[in-house]
Amino acid sequence: MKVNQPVITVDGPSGSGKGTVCRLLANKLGWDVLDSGAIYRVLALASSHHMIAPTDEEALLPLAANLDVQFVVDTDTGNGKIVLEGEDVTKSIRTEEVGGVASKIAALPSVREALLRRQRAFRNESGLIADGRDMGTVVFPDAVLKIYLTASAEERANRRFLELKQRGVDVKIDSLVADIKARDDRDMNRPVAPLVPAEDAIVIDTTELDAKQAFEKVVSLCIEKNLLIN
Ligand SMILES: Nc1ncnc2c1ncn2[C@@H]1O[C@H](COP(=O)(O)OP(=O)(O)OP(=O)(O)O)[C@@H](O)[C@H]1O
Ligand SMILES: Nc1ccn([C@H]2C[C@H](O)[C@@H](COP(=O)(O)O)O2)c(=O)n1
Repeated sequence: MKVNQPVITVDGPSGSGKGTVCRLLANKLGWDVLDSGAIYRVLALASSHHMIAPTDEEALLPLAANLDVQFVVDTDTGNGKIVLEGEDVTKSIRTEEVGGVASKIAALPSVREALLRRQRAFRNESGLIADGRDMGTVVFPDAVLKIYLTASAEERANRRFLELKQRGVDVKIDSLVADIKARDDRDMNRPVAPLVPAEDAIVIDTTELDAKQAFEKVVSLCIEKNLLIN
């Protein structure tokens, strides 16, 4: 019988620092990362390529079930690369607009169901760190450690503002706060797999923590669970 490899789940709202913590932890543990948000973003981009509305569940279901996406390593840079229908979409899925469409599509129950197996297939030879909204509640309920990262909407919007400014994107902080609150509302209040901490998740509020401090908290939880030696 195949033994399931250990999974650590990191769920939480947009900008809470999930991706940052997951990358650092994967490096420390030598485990793989599942960026489940990237899968929803790729589907959002594919839907716009195919001119399918984010509410058209009937048309989105076959697109989700047969999504032609590969997560590969770029041989030139050694970094991860996401290829949709033969096109490198690593950067283009990261816009606020694509994130918003992904959140709308993610509210559709049949779409979520169609993406479940693809997400679980990331559980491979090494351990897995799974980043998302329903990793601990739905996708990997047997995870050895479940973390729920959060922070105030204002702090998360400010982080996004700094990130976009660094990329040369001009945005207003007020509109980022409004977008983040709208996304939270959709992700937390959908009927299927809403964003909530799993009953056995450990909640870390990072509002007053920098990325290094948040990571250190997660590392100490891994040590407590014997996933890491001090
Ligand atoms: N604790 C922190 N304090 C300040 N900035 C942080 C912290 N954690 C992450 N950041 C920065 O905030 C931004 C968002 O972080 P990150 O992408 O890790 O969040 P996320 O939860 O994965 O967001 P999303 O769900 O939208 O992908 C990044 O620019 C990152 O460098
Ligand atoms: N497990 C997941 C991951 C993501 N989503 C949806 C909801 C998010 O707003 C959107 C984009 O995710 P991000 O890349 O910002 O983490 O995708 C979800 O419903 N479930």
